[in-house]
Amino acid sequence: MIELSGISHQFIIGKRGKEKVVPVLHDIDLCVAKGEIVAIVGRSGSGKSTLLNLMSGYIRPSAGEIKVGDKDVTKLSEGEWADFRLSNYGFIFQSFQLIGSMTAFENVELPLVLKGVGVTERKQRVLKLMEQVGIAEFANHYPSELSGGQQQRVSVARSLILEPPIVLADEPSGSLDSENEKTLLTMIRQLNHELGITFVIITHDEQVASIAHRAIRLQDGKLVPNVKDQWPGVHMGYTRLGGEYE
Ligand SMILES: Nc1ncnc2c1ncn2[C@@H]1O[C@H](COP(=O)(O)OP(=O)(O)OP(=O)(O)O)[C@@H](O)[C@H]1O
Repeated sequence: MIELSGISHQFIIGKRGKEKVVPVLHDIDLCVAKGEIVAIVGRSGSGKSTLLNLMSGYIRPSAGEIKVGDKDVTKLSEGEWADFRLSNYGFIFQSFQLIGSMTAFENVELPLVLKGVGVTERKQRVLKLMEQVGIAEFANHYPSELSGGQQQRVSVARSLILEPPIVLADEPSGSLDSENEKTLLTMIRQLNHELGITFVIITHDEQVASIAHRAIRLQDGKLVPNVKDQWPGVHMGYTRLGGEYE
């Protein structure tokens, strides 16, 4: 589903003429299978967000290739990436990233507006999904009028409204208390199980990693092979053999 081959990335920072090269990712080979939940774990600064930004085209790799489905997306232009993201990816962020001047309904509706879906269909789809994630009663509330858990459910609904095959999540429960985290993780498992949505989740949290089929550890910009399982119940590994997650 998502295939990274020989991906390396370096940032160039500093003033013109005094630029400094900051190597972040080194020769990453990674395959995320359709229907898989993969957790990316690693210390702060190990390159997790950079990896997610590469998968979603917000940054371009310095070297290597990225395929999503059968499509080589490595060299898409910014406009092509924007269209590709809209059809293929949903996003969930730690900070929810809801638009404060829009109601919960309007936030969930926004991707449909961008896609050009008509108003009647939009209303039906948004209300149905908001009901499914248990936030229909807050449709007319603004984000500032909702709790963290409710805001995250709005953001989950927004990520799913275009029925993407892949959801990328960056510390999705990082701002939630343990009860709301549990609700979110159950929802992710259900969406994966019932709709076959593929999830790539960045996390520091053992609880979150434990719902993944596989956890991948990044260390200093490299994938760590054959790591010993440090978190009981979390299956570490980065290859997939014979239909089994290894
Ligand atoms: N736009 C950028 N320009 C320059 N350096 C960057 C940029 N984005 C990230 N970096 C550097 O790349 C390295 C990896 O950052 P990244 O955000 O991918 O790490 P992370 O594992 O997601 O960290 P965290 O868990 O703290 O979010 C860091 O050293 C960071 O300073």
